[in-house]
Amino acid sequence: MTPTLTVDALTKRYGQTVALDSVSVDLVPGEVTVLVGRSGAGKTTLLRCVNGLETPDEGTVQYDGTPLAPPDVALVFQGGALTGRKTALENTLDGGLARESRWRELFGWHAPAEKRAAVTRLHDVGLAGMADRRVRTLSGGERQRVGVARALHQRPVVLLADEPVASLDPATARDILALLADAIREHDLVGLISLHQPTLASDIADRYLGLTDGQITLDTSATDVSDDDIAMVYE
Ligand SMILES: Nc1ncnc2c1ncn2[C@@H]1O[C@H](COP(=O)(O)OP(=O)(O)OP(=O)(O)O)[C@@H](O)[C@H]1O
Repeated sequence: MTPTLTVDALTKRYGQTVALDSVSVDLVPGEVTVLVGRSGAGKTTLLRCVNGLETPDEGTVQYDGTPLAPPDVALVFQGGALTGRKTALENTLDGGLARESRWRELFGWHAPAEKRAAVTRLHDVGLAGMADRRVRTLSGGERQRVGVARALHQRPVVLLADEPVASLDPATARDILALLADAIREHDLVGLISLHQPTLASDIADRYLGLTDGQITLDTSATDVSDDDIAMVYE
């Protein structure tokens, strides 16, 4: 049977604010789901609850019937959240730290096979020959490519992205989204990408999930969704 990421009755409150209100959804590997919704609808909170950065007040997140371990979920942020003084290779290697032995993690030493794998990942995201470049010297698009390489080097089963292209020009944004979508399909990951610009979503989405005031108000395959369906989420 296909493993499923099961989000079940997830509720998250911040004081009087109900950021997520009993959200339930099943996501399957290899499918790109685009999460849309107005500012404050709960998109980031949902992603943070799935990757364990937030603890929900109620509800559960399980993959194939069991809770996820931290390395199983990778999150790509806007701007990449990388370490600027480190090289592209070092940032990529950081993605795999949780899967290396404890002393290696402590000292930041990496097994040769890990280094080879990280170089391959940089190659795969279009950064061949740039492994030794410090991230602060890279363009926004290149940084986000490193962010994707690092996320993949974590060997996740779930790949989340929170507004991954918000600060990029439209052409670069399309390239980065295509990279994420290809990675989700090629590595058979559960993929959930929140986007402010739904117009960018149509190239990559297999499915649309819409949040309004912490509740799911849209859950439709890309083949069936209409512009009106998406506009409704933003009303
Ligand atoms: N740490 C926090 N403390 C208090 N309130 C919070 C916190 N994080 C989120 N919220 C509130 O929860 C609600 C959902 O926020 P969230 O960031 O998930 O929305 P979003 O859809 O990601 O918005 P945006 O598109 O602007 O990033 C908002 O009302 C927000 O103010």
